[in-house]
Amino acid sequence: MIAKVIVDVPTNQTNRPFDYLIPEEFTHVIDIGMRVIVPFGPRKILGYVVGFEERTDVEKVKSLEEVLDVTPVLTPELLRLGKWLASRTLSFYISCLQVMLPQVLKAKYKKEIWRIEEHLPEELENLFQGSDVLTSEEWEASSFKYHHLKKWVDDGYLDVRYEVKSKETKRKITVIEPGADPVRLEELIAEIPAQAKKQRALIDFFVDYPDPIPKKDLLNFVKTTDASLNPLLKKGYLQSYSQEILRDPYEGHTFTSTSPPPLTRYQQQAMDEIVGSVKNEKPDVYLLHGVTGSGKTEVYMQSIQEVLARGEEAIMLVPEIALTPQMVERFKGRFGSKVAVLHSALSAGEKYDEWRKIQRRDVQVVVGARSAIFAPFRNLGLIIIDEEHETSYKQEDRTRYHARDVALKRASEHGCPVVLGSATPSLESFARAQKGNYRLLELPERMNEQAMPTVELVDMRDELHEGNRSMFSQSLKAKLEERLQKGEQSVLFLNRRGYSTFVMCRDCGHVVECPYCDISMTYHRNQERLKCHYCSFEKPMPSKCPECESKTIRYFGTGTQKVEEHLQQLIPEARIIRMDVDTTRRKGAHEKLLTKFGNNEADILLGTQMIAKGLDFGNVTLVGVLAADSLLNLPDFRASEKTFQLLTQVSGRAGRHEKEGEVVVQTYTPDHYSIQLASTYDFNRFYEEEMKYRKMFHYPPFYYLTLLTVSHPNTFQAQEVTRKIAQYLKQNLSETAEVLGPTPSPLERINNRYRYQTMVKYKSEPDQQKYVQRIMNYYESEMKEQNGLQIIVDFQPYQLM
Ligand SMILES: Nc1ncnc2c1ncn2[C@@H]1O[C@H](COP(=O)(O)OP(=O)(O)OP(=O)(O)O)[C@@H](O)[C@H]1O
Ligand SMILES: [Zn+2]
Ligand SMILES: [Zn+2]
Repeated sequence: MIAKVIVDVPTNQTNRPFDYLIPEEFTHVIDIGMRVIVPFGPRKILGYVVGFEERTDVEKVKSLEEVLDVTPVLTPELLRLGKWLASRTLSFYISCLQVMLPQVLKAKYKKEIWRIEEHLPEELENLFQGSDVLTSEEWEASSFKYHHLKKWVDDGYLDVRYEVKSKETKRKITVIEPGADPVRLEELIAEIPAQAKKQRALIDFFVDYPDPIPKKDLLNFVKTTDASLNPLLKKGYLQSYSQEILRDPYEGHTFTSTSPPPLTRYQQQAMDEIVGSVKNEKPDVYLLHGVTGSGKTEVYMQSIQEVLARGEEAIMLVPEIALTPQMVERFKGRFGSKVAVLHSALSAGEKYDEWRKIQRRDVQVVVGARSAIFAPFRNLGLIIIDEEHETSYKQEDRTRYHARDVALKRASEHGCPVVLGSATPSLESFARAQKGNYRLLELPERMNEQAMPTVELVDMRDELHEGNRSMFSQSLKAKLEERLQKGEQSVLFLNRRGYSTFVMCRDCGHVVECPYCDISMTYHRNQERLKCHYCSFEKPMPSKCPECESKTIRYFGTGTQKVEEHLQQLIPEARIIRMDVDTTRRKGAHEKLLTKFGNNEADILLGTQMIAKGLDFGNVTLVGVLAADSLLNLPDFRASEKTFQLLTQVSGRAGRHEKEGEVVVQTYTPDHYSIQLASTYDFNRFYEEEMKYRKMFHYPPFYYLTLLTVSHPNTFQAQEVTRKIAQYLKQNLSETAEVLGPTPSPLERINNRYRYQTMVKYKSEPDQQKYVQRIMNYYESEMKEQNGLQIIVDFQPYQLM
């Protein structure tokens, strides 16, 4: 019997299964979807079993070394999904399998330097000191370099071997229980000398509670130590074993359990449709369009409950940024231990444990960010994507998949429905709903018949003319003070992009840019340093202008920290909580700040994108948006759509319960349609307006896009390769496809690599994948060179930089 194995070597030549003999000892345990260690050239590497085959000509076939898993880590469905993903994104099969698994399951390699000759040259012998093997760390610590190593390997003294080290870590605890001997515990006690009180107490404990108990708890309870316990274990009166436990990231946390409230008429209609959907090969896709605060989350939860009652499982995706403690609270409160939570704030070990709960069927629901779409459930009854318009559902590096596409694929495998929910659906999804491909479900009203908050647009140019140079308009200031008096709360939102701090010379206007990237460097006040956010280059803040030597070089723009200072000066009595990357870096900080705000220990919550979504606080009656247009100026055809979505989301944080809400939007372009229409919550008009523009300029959803980005240290090379690629595509694609470029990318240089791009706009190009693959194959050897050519293909791109 032969195992077909996909090996962890992402290249074109190795993008197929390799054959390995299965040693006798593994024949009964090995299964499809398990990880194995296989010899590959000089190395031992990780692979995934994707099939078995009878073969007779096996003389030259190597045996696999080891089977790593007891239960498969990938289900047959996920293996098929990986294959599909590989062809859609033009990625290697191995990369697509790896993307579905938690980090800890992907092997880490240990490099070792082995002696293969008994007598080594003296200098080497000094290093090895009689041993046979050195770790790569020991080697690096020596004075020898790579070329020495290479020479000694060529001369036959040394060999370099890779040992695979599984990173998988399980947490184990020791559990104690009464011994196997069926003697009554009371009789055992009698045998223990009376002065050994603690030993007696330990046995006595089990008289009342004969169940196994963690050792730590037992010792704690009896108030004793190993010294008393060990003799009992030795005699066999008690016995111990170790048990794997899954870390619970929410350990020590109590969630108030909630029961489902009766649904409103609209909610009920939506839910009836969703759970009434019949198993179907072509899955029913619902677009749940509900204004902010209309109770979408409640519809999700009750639909999931229904699905669980049928013995099926559910995946609920939320954007990372919306996976706030509040959201977790709601799901844990409703589903308790039936739910696993997956998001980036968990440690690798915690993520692995949450994933294992899914794999072991300990849970039936997962709430998580993008990659939770790969949860290894076997009987999916529902997939929900909340805030479906969020571009973070598209993975932007390596395997460029969109979670929505994966959801539809998995749904068709399981025959279950998909719900896409949003207050501001993406144009792509809304267009599909208009065409009837998706079914549109609407929640047009807020809970409690609460009106949408009124929006005031403040033209910041007028403020300037009136002599107000502050970043807070008169109106916003007055309204903030009013809230303070009434004991109500406010949320202030600033878009991070618009508020980066750059350094400029006041005399000559010189802006300090990264020497390797075409981007201004960001000032970090705490360390008095400048950093490049693209390549991480950093340097000290200059004391004079590198151009004109003037000393008036200073930082401009506004960080959240600076806004906070201004605000504090403006309203000294305000209690402010600032939420940005700096204040939420530490684990649990995010949650602490929100709890504090929820307990009314602050008047104003000031923050970036991370406060725009999901927050549901009844006492928030004012939302302020400091610079609404900062997104509009991005070189992105979705700029208007993103602005509309963000403004709607942020505004939606006000007046969600009984108290009425109000919104102040500060802008320099109050007449822009996306700002105007967001201020009246007119999604349908926005959709119409934006669709005209998309149609005119041949953008999605009227056309599909493919973006090829070429980068090279040499600008001419980058341009030339892009030109050839564009030409090749023009010759081969159909006449209706438009091939644009080569043009320099919006970010022309990153990390000293020059970047050019070509964009394809098309309606239908069934062979496109094939042509792009040919391009990649053609340039493969050039792309292998260190610091050489790089080509990135992005089908349906969301980041155009
Ligand atoms: N049927 C119901 N009965 C009573 N309260 C409800 C009901 N449905 C939802 N709510 C409450 O109304 C508020 C808003 O609901 P929810 O957060 O589900 O809306 P949403 O549409 O998901 O909001 P957003 O998209 O703005 O985050 C919440 O406090 C929620 O607990
Ligand atoms: Zn200058
Ligand atoms: Zn840089």
